[in-house]
Amino acid sequence: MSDTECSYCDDAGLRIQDFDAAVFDLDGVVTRTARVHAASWKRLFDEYLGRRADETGEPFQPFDIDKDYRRYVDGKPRYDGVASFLESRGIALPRGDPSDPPDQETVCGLGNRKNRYFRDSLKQDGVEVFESTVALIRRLRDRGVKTALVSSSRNARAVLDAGGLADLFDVCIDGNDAARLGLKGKPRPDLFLVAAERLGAEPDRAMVIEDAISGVQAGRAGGFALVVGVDRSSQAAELRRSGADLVVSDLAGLHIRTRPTAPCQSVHAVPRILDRPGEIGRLLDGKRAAVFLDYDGTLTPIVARPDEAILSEGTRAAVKALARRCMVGIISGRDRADVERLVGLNELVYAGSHGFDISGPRGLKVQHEEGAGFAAAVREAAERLGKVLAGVEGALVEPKRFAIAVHYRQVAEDEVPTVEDAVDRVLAEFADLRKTFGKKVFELRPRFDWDKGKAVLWVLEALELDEADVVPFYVGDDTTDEDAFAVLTQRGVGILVGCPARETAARYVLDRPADVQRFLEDLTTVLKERGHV
Ligand SMILES: O=P(O)(O)OC[C@H]1O[C@H](O[C@H]2O[C@H](CO)[C@@H](O)[C@H](O)[C@H]2O)[C@H](O)[C@@H](O)[C@@H]1O
Repeated sequence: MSDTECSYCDDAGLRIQDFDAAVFDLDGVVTRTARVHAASWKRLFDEYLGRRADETGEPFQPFDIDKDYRRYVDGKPRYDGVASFLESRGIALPRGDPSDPPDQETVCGLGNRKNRYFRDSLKQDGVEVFESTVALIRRLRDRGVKTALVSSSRNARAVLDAGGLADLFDVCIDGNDAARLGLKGKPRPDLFLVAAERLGAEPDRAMVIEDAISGVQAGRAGGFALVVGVDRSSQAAELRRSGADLVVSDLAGLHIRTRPTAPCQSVHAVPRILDRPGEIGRLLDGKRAAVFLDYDGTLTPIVARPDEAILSEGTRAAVKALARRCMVGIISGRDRADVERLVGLNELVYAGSHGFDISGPRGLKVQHEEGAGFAAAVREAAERLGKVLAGVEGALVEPKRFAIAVHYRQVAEDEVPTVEDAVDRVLAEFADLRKTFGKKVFELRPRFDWDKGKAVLWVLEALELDEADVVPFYVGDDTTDEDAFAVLTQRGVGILVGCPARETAARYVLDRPADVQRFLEDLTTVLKERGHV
């Protein structure tokens, strides 16, 4: 893959307008009920096996949650789970009938006793909820996406009530519905399809969120537009193999763009501004300019390590000359102090951490810290990442005030998934942060609706450049720069550097950072000719 390509679309490219509905599995996605189930099974079988050992003199071998729960019981209908585990211990009991009382020594009787223990524990201890999932469901609902809960469990409604979650879903399909309607369980897609139908959504406009292999298979088999696998137990590869389009270790890691996106076109259809003599003058049309520049990949070529991205004297001189004629702002993913030092021109406005941290020269009175409330989470997450990635050769953690970059440019290709897994694990601990992607870099940024585009608009307003006689230019190369191109489609000029294989909202391209310097010089000449000082 070349440096100008990006294997990921920022935020995985998910757009809210592509979905009418989202269907969530319960256990392991919305609630951590597996633990309550596992503890109830253990209580049932340890009691039963203990009594059997006393009666028969056989050695007592307790129920092992790690081994027995996963292998014989997890995900299966209740009575099948009992039968499967008993068979593994060579115990044969009559099946009995679902109406058997909980003290009857039949498969159904034991299953009913486990259910009593489960319900008791729900009442007594409540249920543990994944707050990041709840936050995602609320965000989706706020934006008009309908939500359904699908579970094979007959206890699903009791679990929702215990967690105070019932009003998060328009529709709930549980084990009782499945039995009543004769629906086949996962991996067959029946439950999901009925849920989508009841929400009035076509599967190709709906997403499925699942943590179980069989659930992911069901989502895929149902033809859903997106199947998200939630990896709670180190089975990311298997979830992907089973059909998950995306795997996250926690739904805090799933970001769905909620803004309408600007009209985009393939980068190959976008003209080179330098190929059009006189274009800059025509764009200005007698107006003033305000120029925003990204740093890495725009003012400097992409290099092996961030500390090697040194601004050339030629480009610095071009930026300096332009700043005498109009406002120039540097809008970077880097830490603000870092990019200020690298550019080294006091007269500019600087926005660091992707626009979360903005400051300008005293005379310009620009100071804005949109990310301030997230500083502690960012600091802690950076420390954790430093520790968990210490052993991965080439991985580089770059802490910033309001974001963290984890670089894998120097990491062996087969070790990159290890880096991403570590990032996902740390991310799962910080509900306030979200993951984004750039050129061979994963970034953790505040989970807050702010980006380079919003930073550009904020600076224009703060400097009273938000006027009809000002043409804002934005020059950038990365996916995070698309937010700035998007806000300028109607009122300014976005210029993309390089030819990444993606769609862009930019109006022009420049092939490389050297062309950026030429563009800045040409723009300065036009402003000078027109007497802008
Ligand atoms: O918004 P930018 O100014 O373009 O910053 C984006 C990220 O740039 C830096 O990383 C990138 O450039 C490095 C040096 O060329 C390269 O080694 C790395 O692979 C690129 O991702 C910077 O280190 C990050 O903090 C910025 O977020």
